Amino acid sequence: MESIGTSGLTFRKMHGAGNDFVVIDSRGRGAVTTPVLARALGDRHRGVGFDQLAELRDADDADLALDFWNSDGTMAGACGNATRCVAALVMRQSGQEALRIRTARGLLEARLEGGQVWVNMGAPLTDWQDIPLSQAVDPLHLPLAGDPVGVGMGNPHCVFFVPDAEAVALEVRGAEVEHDPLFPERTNVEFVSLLGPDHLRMRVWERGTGVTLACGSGACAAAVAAAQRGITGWRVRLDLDGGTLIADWRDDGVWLTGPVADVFTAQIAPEFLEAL
Ligand SMILES: N[C@H](CCC[C@H](N)C(=O)O)C(=O)O
Repeated sequence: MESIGTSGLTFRKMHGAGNDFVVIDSRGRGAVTTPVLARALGDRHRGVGFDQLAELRDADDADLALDFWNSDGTMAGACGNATRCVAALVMRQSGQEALRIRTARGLLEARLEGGQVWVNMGAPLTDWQDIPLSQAVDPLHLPLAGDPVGVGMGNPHCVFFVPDAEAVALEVRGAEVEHDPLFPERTNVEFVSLLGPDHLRMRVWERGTGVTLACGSGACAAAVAAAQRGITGWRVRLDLDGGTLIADWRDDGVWLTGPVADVFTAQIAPEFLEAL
């Protein structure tokens, strides 16, 4: 990791509804994250630990660019909660109330409204090729036990509607579905039950990470699936293990908001980086 030099690597720890992130600001220099660094920092015993690592970069056509890494060293095309956290941070630093953020999923817009940061996660991808699925099947009724819905939010999601999300063996079912051959790029897996009108309970298994306390793109996917199935309207409240998110499917995309927290800033020791 010579590009970082001998001074170590500064990072910030943030979370959105308990979905936790290492945030590295590489604006003004080159990106530093590699699969090896992501896996090493993602180790909760020997590194820092995170659900995703988010790295900020300069962008020509946006206020910033953002890359997302899972703790297994793979990249994610979208991460709603990290996008919310970073948008809140950059708004606080710069005083801006609107941002354009370049991600693998496209250009995302973030807005400060009534003290809350909202992010437009883009239009859902509902064609089987775009989710992506490995076969031409109807994403609204995937051919898997439990009749789930497939939704792309720049990353794949498989949403199961169940009578009681608490009763699901999340670690077993999540891992099985993540690796089902129907998903050529694996998938994130959500188990969702209806608590009341436009009010959902959701538990999530994330591709490349495992059980997490919340997943923003998963919340958007669940809201889209619930609206498509006629279970809810377009705007829903989702109670996750780590807090409550709101997803609002509008004409221009699925908007997401919820709590964000800035926890601490610290430095990775040079010796740790040299040993990678
Ligand atoms: N926590 C993230 C999603 C991570 C998705 C990642 N596990 C993937 O490989 O797609 C969120 O708030 O949207």
